[in-house]
Amino acid sequence: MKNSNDNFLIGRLRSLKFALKGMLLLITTEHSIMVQFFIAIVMTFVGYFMEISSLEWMFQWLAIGLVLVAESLNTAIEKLLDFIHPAYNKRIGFIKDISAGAATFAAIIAIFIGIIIYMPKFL
Ligand SMILES: Nc1ncnc2c1ncn2[C@@H]1O[C@H](COP(=O)(O)OP(=O)(O)OP(=O)(O)O)[C@@H](O)[C@H]1O
Repeated sequence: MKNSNDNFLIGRLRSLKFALKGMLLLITTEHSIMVQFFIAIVMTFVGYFMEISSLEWMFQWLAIGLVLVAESLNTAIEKLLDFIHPAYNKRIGFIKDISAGAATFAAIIAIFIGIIIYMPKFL
């Protein structure tokens, strides 16, 4: 018997499968994501060995998430632009620049969070 709840659940599970595939693609094929992912792993070890507090862990994970999400979306925008307009174009360049700028905002905020968490531990 067809159950609308089953359809909803199957649909959600299928979307999750594609989304996880997308995450794996980002981590295994995109250099900028590889670098950010490596930094996230290193910072997780650093947080563990420096015994940061629960609150500090929350901010660290938020910072890591912010950077990975921003960098991933920037990558998606770059790919989309390269697909729809491979040739040089000033407006494409502008959109790519501001997209990269968004990722840089995230990276700068993450650096500030890192400084606030770790600097007092070395003073
Ligand atoms: N089609 C284009 N037209 C105009 N300018 C472009 C174009 N493609 C890239 N640029 C310029 O080059 C910069 C880098 O673009 P690119 O797509 O290579 O991003 P990237 O961050 O270097 O890529 P990757 O993540 O692959 O290292 C853009 O921010 C933009 O200023």
